[in-house]
Amino acid sequence: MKKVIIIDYGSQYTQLLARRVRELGVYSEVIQYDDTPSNNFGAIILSGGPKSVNEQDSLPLPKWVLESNKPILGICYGLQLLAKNLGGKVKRTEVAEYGKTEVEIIQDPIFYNIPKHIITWMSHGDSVTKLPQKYNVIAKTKNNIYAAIKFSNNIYGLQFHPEVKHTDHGEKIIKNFLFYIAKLEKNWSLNNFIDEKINEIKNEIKDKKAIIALSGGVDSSVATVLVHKAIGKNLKAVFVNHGLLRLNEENEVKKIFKDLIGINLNIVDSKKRFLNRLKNIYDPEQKRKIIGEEFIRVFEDDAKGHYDYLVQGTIYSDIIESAASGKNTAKIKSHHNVGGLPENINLKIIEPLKFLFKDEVRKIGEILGIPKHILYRHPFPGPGLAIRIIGEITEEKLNILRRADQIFIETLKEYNWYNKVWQAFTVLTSIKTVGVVGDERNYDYVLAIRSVDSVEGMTANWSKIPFDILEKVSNRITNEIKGVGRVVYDITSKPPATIEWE
Ligand SMILES: Nc1ncnc2c1ncn2[C@@H]1O[C@H](COP(=O)(O)OP(=O)(O)OP(=O)(O)O)[C@@H](O)[C@H]1O
Ligand SMILES: O=c1[nH]c(=O)c2[nH+]cn([C@@H]3O[C@H](COP(=O)(O)O)[C@@H](O)[C@H]3O)c2[nH]1
Ligand SMILES: NC(=O)CC[C@H](N)C(=O)O
Ligand SMILES: [Mg+2]
Repeated sequence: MKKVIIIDYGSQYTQLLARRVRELGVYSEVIQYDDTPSNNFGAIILSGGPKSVNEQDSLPLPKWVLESNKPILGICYGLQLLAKNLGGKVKRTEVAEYGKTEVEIIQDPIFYNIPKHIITWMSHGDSVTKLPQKYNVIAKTKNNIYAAIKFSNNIYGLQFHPEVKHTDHGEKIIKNFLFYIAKLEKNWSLNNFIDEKINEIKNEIKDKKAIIALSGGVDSSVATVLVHKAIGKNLKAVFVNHGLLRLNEENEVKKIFKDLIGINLNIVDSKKRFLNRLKNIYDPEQKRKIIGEEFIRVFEDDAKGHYDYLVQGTIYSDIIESAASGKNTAKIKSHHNVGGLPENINLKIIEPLKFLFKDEVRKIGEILGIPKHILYRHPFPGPGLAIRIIGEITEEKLNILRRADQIFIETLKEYNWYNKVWQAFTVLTSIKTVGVVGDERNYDYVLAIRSVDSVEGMTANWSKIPFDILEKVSNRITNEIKGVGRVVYDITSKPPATIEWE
């Protein structure tokens, strides 16, 4: 089965590209320009990127790309890179084009069945200004900028972004490239993915043993069932209680695990070890790094030389935000299982879901027959309550937050709102404010409630929860929990905020 290799030059849209290709039935994987591609690929797509191809430290076109003789589609920076490498010139032109831009198309197989005038989404300051005669300009903008260039029968570049929904017929253009130019077969689905992954894992682990880091969350539950299908009893699940869990989490996980498969589950009590290391730590990135490292050390201790592999439920959004997706992608925060990992690790890490988004992972879970109550749990971050307590973590604050979280979630369920939102939780700020209770002055913490709607966690909007539910949550929290004097609702989307506060 031929896949598409996408080389990531740091575009905001690289992940979207990967998805669009998969949605069209062709498997795609994102790699970095200095990675070695696996052999079985049928086409290459070069993503956009923030740099100019003329900058000294801009990311280059690896030699194997043109040498492979495979069909290539360059997008924005990708187009400019192709032009530069094939004898053309790229310049910072007077006109920059951002946003909706009309493009006039000249007939070509890549534009099969596409109208002559379309609106495209542009985001560029540089443009291709000169080309050797043999290359055809197959689309132009009103500003006379080259919007599409045909370098050969199977090498194309687009200045606009076909992967974003704002480009008319964008999906059709990608489809034409995949099926008419690259002549790939539509043969990928999540079903194939499961079979392929199971084979891949079998071949890699063979008769060795693996630990799966099971949190009871969606991703690791799906990874557990998948890897169990591949290596059966050679898989052991390990759940870490780091003391940063929600109320009753350990019991919930035991229940979930029972519903999953009957393999060994080892619950490791590591509360002391995590909480000791987090004493006096205020900085969010430092918290994340400490937690990432401690997790690995716990798994290594548990493996004690009997296990060679560690399976994690890492998904694509964890990688993007940790800036591990590309050298030119900005780091937002270190997810404990990616950017927060220590340098030296004694276990080989396997991440079967790392190229997928949450909604794709849920679909795989459904195919694998995992019960809905597991698949549709709200995500819960590995670092747990540590990144929901702003500033130093103390037992007192953990207790407050646990109870507040419980009240919020319980109320959402009571009003049938739990499944209407993507993720909901509470955050304990370290700010205290003045209140009045029973005619007395009160000076207690501000607690925030946060609930968001999202598809894959990369962007999110705050949930429009009815006021009477919010009122009930606020009343219960201030009445039932000593230490909270005020409740606020977070009405910020992502971007500019992130979902978690740290
Ligand atoms: N308490 C834990 N014990 C063991 N492994 C954990 C724990 N928390 C997180 N992990 C590991 O870290 C990975 C990433 O955590 P993350 O929260 O993103 O995924 P998840 O918990 O599987 O799913 P969800 O996003 O739905 O919470 C998990 O898939 C799991 O492998
Ligand atoms: O396992 C995890 N380890 C982490 O370090 C981590 N940080 C954020 N998250 C979860 O990722 C999603 C996006 O969150 P942010 O908008 O806060 O980055 C949300 O669902 C967050 O709960 C994490 N999950
Ligand atoms: N979106 C892009 O790939 C932009 C490419 C390049 N940085 C430009 O401004 O033209
Ligand atoms: Mg989780």
